[in-house]
Amino acid sequence: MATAQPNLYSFPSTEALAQQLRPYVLRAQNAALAHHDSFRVAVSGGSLPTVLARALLSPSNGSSEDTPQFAKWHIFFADERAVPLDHDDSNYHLLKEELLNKIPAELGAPTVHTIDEAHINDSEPQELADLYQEELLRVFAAKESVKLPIFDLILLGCGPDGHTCSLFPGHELLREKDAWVAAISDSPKPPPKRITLTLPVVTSAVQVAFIATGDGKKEILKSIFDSEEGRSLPSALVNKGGGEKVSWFTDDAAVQGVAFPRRGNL
Ligand SMILES: O=C1O[C@H](COP(=O)(O)O)[C@@H](O)[C@H](O)[C@H]1O
Repeated sequence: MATAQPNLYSFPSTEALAQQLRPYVLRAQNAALAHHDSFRVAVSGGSLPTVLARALLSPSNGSSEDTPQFAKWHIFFADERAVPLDHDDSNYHLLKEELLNKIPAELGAPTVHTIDEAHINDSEPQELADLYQEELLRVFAAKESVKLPIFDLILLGCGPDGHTCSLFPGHELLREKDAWVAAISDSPKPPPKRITLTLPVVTSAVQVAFIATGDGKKEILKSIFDSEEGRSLPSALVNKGGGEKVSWFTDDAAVQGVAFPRRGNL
């Protein structure tokens, strides 16, 4: 279990945040490409795809370090809702609208790993979760058996209740130790049927970034960073398990009143 503290960064605006998120993501990409010639990243839904698109679609300075090499990206979803891929509630649909459809052809196309639509109407989403876990196995364990998939980067949101992925406060899934991908049928936030990466997978990633903006997040961030009671919230458990591998990209509105020390520039 990590003991070091997460990094908390705060920026005056979402635009300033996106400008700093870009080199952070591209450094993770470049390290992954040097190591295994692919970039394995998991992304969330909610407010994240818009900020991520703003970061990645801004003009490059022309250097290879500052260029997304999307053809080498494997994009997974940190969580996904059991709905058709063209449904407004689909995290894939959101990413497609915000980012995937807008990637210029010269940057290449990522391999995007979606849920199997054939199982979205199952009464329980367990098969959906199992099939998604098999998809992870295909990409992460093609040559050897691995205990956990080690994502190069996981990009997370934090809900106003402290949830992240589809891991909700007090839910039994927070205790899941074995599965890589879990099913949830009683999500307190609609839609109720979802799949989610589990905490051991999230905290095993090389790097984890939360993106949380707006004053609607300030009470929960105070709780996560400054209070004893907040320590069992899902997002706080990622901080606890991931320690210094975890970086929070926030705007000033979201961390208004948070006492936890900010880091300087990245
Ligand atoms: O339901 C979800 O919510 C979280 C948080 O969303 P946000 O809009 O508050 O950033 C999101 O990270 C997750 O992927 C999504 O399924």
